[in-house]
Amino acid sequence: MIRFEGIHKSFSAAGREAVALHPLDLTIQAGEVFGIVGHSGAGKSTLLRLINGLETPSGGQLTVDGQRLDTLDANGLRTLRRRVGMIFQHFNLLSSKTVIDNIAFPLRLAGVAKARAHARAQELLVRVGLEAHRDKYPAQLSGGQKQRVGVARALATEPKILLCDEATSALDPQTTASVLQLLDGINRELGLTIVLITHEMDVVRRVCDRVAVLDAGHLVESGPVAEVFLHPQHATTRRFVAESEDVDEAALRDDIAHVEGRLLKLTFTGDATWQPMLGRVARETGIDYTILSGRVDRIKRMPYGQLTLAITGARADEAARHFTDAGVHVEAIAR
Ligand SMILES: Nc1ncnc2c1ncn2[C@@H]1O[C@H](COP(=O)(O)OP(=O)(O)OP(=O)(O)O)[C@@H](O)[C@H]1O
Repeated sequence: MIRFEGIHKSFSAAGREAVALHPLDLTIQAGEVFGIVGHSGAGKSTLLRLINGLETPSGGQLTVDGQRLDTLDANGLRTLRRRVGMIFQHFNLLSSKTVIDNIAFPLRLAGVAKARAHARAQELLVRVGLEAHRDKYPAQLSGGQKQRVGVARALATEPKILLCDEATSALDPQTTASVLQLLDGINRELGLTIVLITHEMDVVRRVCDRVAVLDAGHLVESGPVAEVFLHPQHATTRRFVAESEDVDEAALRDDIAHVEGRLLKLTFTGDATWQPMLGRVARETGIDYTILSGRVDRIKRMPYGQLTLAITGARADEAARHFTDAGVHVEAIAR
């Protein structure tokens, strides 16, 4: 659906050239939820804004829905933008218009008659669960409700792609969860391709299929979320994952320095997450174990578990093999 080939972008500010994105290649498939994670200034917004032509690349080729963007004239660009909806961190609603008029606005701009635009807006209002707020103004809504209006407005022109610019960063955790659920439902029911930028790995974990990590304008890692999240390769990715898991790395290092035995990090995915494996392996091999850290959670809909264990006993090697044979990813931690 979206293909970046050698795309790069520089800005000149105060007579100096600043590189926002170094040359990168990236393909986003139709129907997937794709996350782009990075710290402030990493180039996320620039990348997103290239997709709907709000920014022009300094070089490389960008193809969206089969069309090379550099071949589009103003008219072509307008048509493209109707196929690419966008939602924003601060919602960007029109404060002087009611909810229904905000949602109908892109259709009115595209020349759709009022009655038809309102009928479509009404359908969208139902989809995002805001029927009761139809005639309110944005100032009368909560943050989560405003973002739902933003989503409905973005869907008004029946886009194929939805760009989400830090769409949940201004929301509390519970509201974030409900907006992510809404996006997940839209992706599944409408088959819409969603590209989401965020500085929170947790948002990626909950809703994305694949992810790319940006660091100072470089694409440093990309792949399926389960792979990148559970086995991060780049230091920046590892930091994002640790932040999202709320791991106190210093405390863990301290525990690791003091505890006896062999240290293993076990990663269970899918059904293995629910097997009573620790007890079984301990009984069969006579090992003892101490759990130094652990969590069970989900990556989108896939359950996973991660445990850091200190194992003591003569048959620790055999125990590690038992875990591997059962499909558990085993990583030895050096100290
Ligand atoms: N219009 C512009 N003119 C000059 N420099 C720009 C412009 N837009 C972005 N930049 C620079 O490009 C770099 C990447 O910015 P960008 O907004 O894409 O990062 P970001 O990852 O989205 O950050 P944030 O999370 O803070 O929004 C930054 O160094 C920024 O200062």
